[in-house]
Amino acid sequence: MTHSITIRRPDDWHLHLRDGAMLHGILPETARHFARAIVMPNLVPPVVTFADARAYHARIMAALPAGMAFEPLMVLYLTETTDPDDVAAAAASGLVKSVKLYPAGATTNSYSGVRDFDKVRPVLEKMAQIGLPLCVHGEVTTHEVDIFDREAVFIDTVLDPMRRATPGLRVVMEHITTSQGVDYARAGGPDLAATITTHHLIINRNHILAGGIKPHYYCLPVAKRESHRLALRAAATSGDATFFLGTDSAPHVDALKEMACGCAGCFTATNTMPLLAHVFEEEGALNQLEAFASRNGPAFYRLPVNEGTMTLTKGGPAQWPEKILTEAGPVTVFNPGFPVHWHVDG
Ligand SMILES: NC(=O)N[C@@H](CC(=O)O)C(=O)O
Ligand SMILES: [Zn+2]
Ligand SMILES: [Zn+2]
Repeated sequence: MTHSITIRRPDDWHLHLRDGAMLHGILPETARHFARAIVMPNLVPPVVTFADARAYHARIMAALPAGMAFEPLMVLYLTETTDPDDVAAAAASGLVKSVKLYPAGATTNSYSGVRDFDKVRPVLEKMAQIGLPLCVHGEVTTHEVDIFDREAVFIDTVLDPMRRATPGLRVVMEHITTSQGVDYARAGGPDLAATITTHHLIINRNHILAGGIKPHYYCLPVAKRESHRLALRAAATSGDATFFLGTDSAPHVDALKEMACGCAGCFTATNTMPLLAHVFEEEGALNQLEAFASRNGPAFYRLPVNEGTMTLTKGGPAQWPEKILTEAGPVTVFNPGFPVHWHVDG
């Protein structure tokens, strides 16, 4: 049976676009389907100041192929020397939509992140005052904490104390991977939201480790056991406005994934929408896809829903390139490991 679904055009509330040749190679993969994206600032060097964000925004717009419409929503990378007034000016301009907190050492290019949370208190207080969301990579970095526990421990030991100390601070828990993340986000009231990636709805830790190590399934936070994947699916498909799509599509060239110490990141920009339609249909929740991909994100960020629409149709086997060939090198597209029959029309 062929059927189709039409939703408002979606946005991606957590995306890595990189820079230079990689940016040029992968930007069309996102711009083809998504109207807007929260663009992560973990470049080398990171996007720290309003001036950095303006310059990066200009590079993204210059890389956008003619005829494609796409609005990058810029993010500042929080450091211990971030100036609260610079953040306020960036927010007032409308170009910058959030500030990103990376605990130092937690993930790719996070070395300039935060070690001493007291040092960023004035910035967090300014953000609470002006209503600018803080996007958080929620993992502790302590080596004693097991990598599969780092999200849950972060919630208890860092996120919850930080939120209590900063009333009114609006927070997005990025790429949650655990039932603890789901539960904490759901109970957090209107100032707390969470993004969920495409791949964490599809893989659990067995996909990475059983039957041989699969570097293209390795990302941070690392996928957890099956019960957590099911909790993420229930949250994403519930319609609850707390949860929305942030693909965390994070390209690395194959040479840097397929090596003895491979980079973290799954590249899902190309096939996220067909994969989500598949997942939502499996959960009997196609009617909630629009909330997750197109409505809940703008509502939290206090932005209008997109004007345009996207139609997805179920038909023959969906096809996408195995790799995107960029001038920086090939980037492998996330392979869900099962056939998909949903297509984005047009
Ligand atoms: N998710 C990842 O595994 N990697 C991201 C960084 C991040 O979002 O933590 C990247 O920039 O490559
Ligand atoms: Zn992250
Ligand atoms: Zn990310």
